[in-house]
Amino acid sequence: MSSEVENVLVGVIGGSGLYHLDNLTPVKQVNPETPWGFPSSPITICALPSGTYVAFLARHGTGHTINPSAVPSRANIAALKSLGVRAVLAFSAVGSLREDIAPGDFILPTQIIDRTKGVRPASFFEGTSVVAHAAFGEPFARGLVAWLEGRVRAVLAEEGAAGRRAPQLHTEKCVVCMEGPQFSTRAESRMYRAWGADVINMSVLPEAKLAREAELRVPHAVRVRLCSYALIATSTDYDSWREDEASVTAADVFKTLQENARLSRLVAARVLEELHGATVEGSVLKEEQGAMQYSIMPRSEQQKPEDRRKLAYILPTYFSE
Ligand SMILES: CSC[C@H]1O[C@H](OP(=O)(O)O)[C@H](O)[C@@H]1O
Ligand SMILES: Nc1ncnc2[nH]cnc12
Repeated sequence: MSSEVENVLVGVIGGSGLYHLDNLTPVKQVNPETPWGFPSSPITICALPSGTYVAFLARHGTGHTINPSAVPSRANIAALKSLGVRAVLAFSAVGSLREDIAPGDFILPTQIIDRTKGVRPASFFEGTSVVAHAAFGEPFARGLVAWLEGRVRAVLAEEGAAGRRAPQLHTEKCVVCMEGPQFSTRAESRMYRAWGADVINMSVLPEAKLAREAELRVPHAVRVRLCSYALIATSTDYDSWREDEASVTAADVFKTLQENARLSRLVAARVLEELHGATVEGSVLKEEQGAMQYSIMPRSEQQKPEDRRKLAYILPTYFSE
């Protein structure tokens, strides 16, 4: 990468409706070919008003041409890491499984239930001779989620102060990730509620697992200490569990999508500068450093050199010769 765009520490993954950010100056587009192929779309490197760079990637492509099961999540995470990204803010449109989470509300989930069907490549180690079992009990970066909470709440409160409906922020929630692309049946929707899920989407996995595996570990020279991934979810609908209401359609989702995207851009604009600063300091977001250290099975003669070279793309600390 040219030195012009070095030091891109924060990456944003935009979901449905969020195909660009506001108030940022596009500097250049990059499209790194990773060992897992190309990302969903070229990544836009943008400058914040201070001149700080951030990377933006549209999960479904800029024209929303990639369905959730086909999102190249390995390439997306690997490409962001190759730019130097240490913290990923991922945005997602979700259905609500709870009465109190209204369309338009924001959610910072802390747990995930996996209802994908095994058709998405979900590990960088898949197909290699190296075995690793990443810890995933806490699927999101707790420190980053806690850091975001007050800041997102403040942005939403300003909406109320401006005379608009102030969306609520919900924390400590569980997102269930389904395969799609069809929405859930009523029975499934009720089952997810019984399981304790609060919101539903089709995108948080394997993205969150891959972010954990990629560890986004820090070059020793830089005092940045995180590989952090958090999901900022915005509710668009009540899915299909409400007995007296029609079950969700794409048209329902679209009704709220634009307004949610507007507020998501506002949140991004508000937090990115400070988040960049926090990554440089290493003050807030420490927990993922070295997360994979004890997850990779010990080196053996049977591990193929080409596999180790491939994995060095995302985990150079462990796989560089
Ligand atoms: C457009 S409705 C379903 C679609 O929307 C969400 O996408 P994203 O998470 O990228 O915002 C959901 O996960 C589905 O992929
Ligand atoms: N009801 C729903 N189910 C799955 N993904 C969604 N994204 C937005 N609404 C959704």
